[in-house]
Amino acid sequence: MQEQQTARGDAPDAIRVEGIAKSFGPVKALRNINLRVRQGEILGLVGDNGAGKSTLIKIITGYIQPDAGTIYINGEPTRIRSVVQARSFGIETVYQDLALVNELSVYHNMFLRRELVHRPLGLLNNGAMRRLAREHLSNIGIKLPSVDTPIAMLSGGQRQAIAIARAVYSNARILLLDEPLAAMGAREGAQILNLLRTLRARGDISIIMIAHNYAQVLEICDRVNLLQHGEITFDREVEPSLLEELNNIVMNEYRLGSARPQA
Ligand SMILES: Nc1ncnc2c1ncn2[C@@H]1O[C@H](COP(=O)(O)OP(=O)(O)OP(=O)(O)O)[C@@H](O)[C@H]1O
Repeated sequence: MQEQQTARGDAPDAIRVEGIAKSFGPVKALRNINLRVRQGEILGLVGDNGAGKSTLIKIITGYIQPDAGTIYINGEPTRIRSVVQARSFGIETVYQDLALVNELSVYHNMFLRRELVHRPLGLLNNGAMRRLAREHLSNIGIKLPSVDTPIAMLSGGQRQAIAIARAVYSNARILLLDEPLAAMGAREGAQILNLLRTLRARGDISIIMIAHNYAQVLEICDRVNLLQHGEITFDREVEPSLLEELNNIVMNEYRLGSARPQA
């Protein structure tokens, strides 16, 4: 693991944001955010409710525009004007609702809104979608009894895995995961952590993972950024002492009465 981290330490930034700010009326949701994710790295983005995590993710995915700041993708300053444009840069997001259709099979969900069709009739090419879904899931180590199973019959962990697999299949280079381990039991959580390890081993996907559980973040992430009241106050490589440090920061904040800066 240490060796991998050293290698990533030399890796170029897949995405870097500089000076990002965003207000909603009087609320300063983000103030001068600087953040970077190296190629092949998993960055944990942690912070209390209302710290600004979702706002930052929405800016990176082109869902909303920042008031100030620049986003660099592979070193190039880039304006991300829409979700569609973000996708064209290889930015994919898996939100907590997963955006899967429960009634449809695993393979239909894998190809949702980009179904393969037989030309020239335009009929669904179920055979090809089934085969490619099976291959892709197997390549990234996701085991399911059948890709024909409706999503509704899968566990929470399996659904999360399918949503991530779907994003990766769309050629994601920068994958944003909103609480991928939320509300999961230990076994399901471990499956997702294994999937993230498999993706990291590929080296071509960079991941930003929002999470509340510090222990899980430290288990999987290479680096952690802490957002507090719209500012990144902590940017550190993962090491064993970090859990205590993060807990101390949060305890201090509570002790100080959560003195949020005024807008
Ligand atoms: N569309 C909006 N209009 C007004 N205020 C907003 C809007 N979106 C976010 N905010 C405010 O911006 C701040 C940051 O919110 P954000 O949702 O980014 O935090 P978060 O860290 O994702 O929180 P959580 O962990 O609860 O999802 C909060 O004070 C929130 O109320």
